[in-house]
Amino acid sequence: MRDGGGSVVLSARDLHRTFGSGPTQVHALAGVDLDVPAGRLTVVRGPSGSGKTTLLNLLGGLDRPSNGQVVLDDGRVLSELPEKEVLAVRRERIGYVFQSFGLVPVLSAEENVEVPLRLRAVPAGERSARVAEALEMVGLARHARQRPYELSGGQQQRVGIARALVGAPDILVADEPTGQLDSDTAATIMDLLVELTHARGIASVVSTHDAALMERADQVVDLHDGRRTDGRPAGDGGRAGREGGTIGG
Ligand SMILES: Nc1ncnc2c1ncn2[C@@H]1O[C@H](COP(=O)(O)OP(=O)(O)OP(=O)(O)O)[C@@H](O)[C@H]1O
Repeated sequence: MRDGGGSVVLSARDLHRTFGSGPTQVHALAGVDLDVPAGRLTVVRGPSGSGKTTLLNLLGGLDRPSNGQVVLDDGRVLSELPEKEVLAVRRERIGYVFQSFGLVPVLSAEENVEVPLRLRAVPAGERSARVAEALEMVGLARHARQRPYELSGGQQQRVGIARALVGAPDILVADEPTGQLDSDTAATIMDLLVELTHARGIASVVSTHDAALMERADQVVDLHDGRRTDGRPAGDGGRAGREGGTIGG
């Protein structure tokens, strides 16, 4: 069984990320500390350009910091591992959900969900069972054969979530997963993410602009100009949260 009790799975330590050099240099992150606990939904919010995507890319091993570290619960420093090891961690431990869904248009829902399992060379029989289970989990079992253009935006994002979770990752990184959805559909997708995060003990980190989605978070991180402004000291094990300072779930 997974640890659903809030132990820290991923930590950011004094993360800095600068882009460019000289007068055009941008400090996208300027010293961010963050603990991402198992079985909890951490929401990163902040205005456009505050560094949300930069932070999520670093946490998900898609980019490397200029300074500071991303540390895994097994003690390895993700941000300093050789590329091959980073790829292995990404494949085995991390699921990704994207704002624009990122589905392959010529593939059906089930074929899209199958992609990460093919990359891991999972045998065909096991693949189809796991794909069916993942589509069932997001309520799309009846739509398995449909292509993305035959699905609504909310359904496409459900396929995106099924694809992210089909490999049973223990970390989920979702950058503005509801950014292209109307507010009712966005709320349903956030509910699904919260439910799966809690039920499966996943350490989830989600960015959003949408204030209405904050109430679903177990921990809210405010970013402004690449710094945290939620007044939380580093290294408290993710216990601090939204206004009340508690973590739910
Ligand atoms: N590859 C890059 N090259 C140069 N500057 C970059 C790059 N990526 C991000 N930036 C800059 O870093 C800052 C933070 O960008 P980031 O995309 O992380 O913000 P964000 O909070 O995700 O914004 P949004 O809500 O608009 O997606 C911005 O000033 C952005 O222009």
